[in-house]
Amino acid sequence: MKFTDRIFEKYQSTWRKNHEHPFVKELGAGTLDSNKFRFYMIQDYLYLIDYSKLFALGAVKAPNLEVMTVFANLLYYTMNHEMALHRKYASRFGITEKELEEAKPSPVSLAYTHYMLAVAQNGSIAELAAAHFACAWSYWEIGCELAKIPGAKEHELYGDWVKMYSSEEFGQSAQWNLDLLNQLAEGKQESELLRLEEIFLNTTRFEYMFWDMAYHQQMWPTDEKVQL
Ligand SMILES: Cc1ncc(CO)c(N)n1
Repeated sequence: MKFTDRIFEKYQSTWRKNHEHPFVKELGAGTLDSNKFRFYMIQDYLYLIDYSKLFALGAVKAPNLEVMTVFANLLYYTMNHEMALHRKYASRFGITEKELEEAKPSPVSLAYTHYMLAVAQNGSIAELAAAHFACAWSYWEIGCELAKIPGAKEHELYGDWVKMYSSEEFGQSAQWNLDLLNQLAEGKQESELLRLEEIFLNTTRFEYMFWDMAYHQQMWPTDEKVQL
């Protein structure tokens, strides 16, 4: 059994919670408050900067050129294609690239990216792959699910988001993530597989918290409500 089949079976209900979050539902229906989306887009840009660093670390830790190439491709794709979507949205919202890059992460963004990067720094290459798998695959599934909703891809504001995450190119990058994790998990002892499962579960939970953070535009509870 492939490692990814095993984790999907085991954590199905936590996994599906992401698809059911009101942010995702309203994004698909086109009814999402644009301020929530704007908040999300800024935080997600910051998230993707750290996510790219994870791929860079993957290239450093790669056991061979084949795996190194996959990480280099993921790094390239994220920085040049996925983040271009955010830059385009930012300009629609009147936010400059500099403002976007210099925005401050919310507590949940910070916790999520720091968790991923700590796993990437301290863990094995398989643990690193387990840390980014949920992110990529979850967006791919959500993108495809939303793309089936009539009119979702044509929505004036959210259409580009739906098109990006249901696109063939994004699907290919998600597939690289999945194949890589299965390849790196192969032949591992049960104790190591359980550690990979735990990382998958934690990042799946963080994905939910990220939607929730954006939906409630949650910054530090001790600060005044200021937003870029
Ligand atoms: C929080 C988050 N997870 C996953 C992705 C997909 O790359 C993204 N853009 N943002």
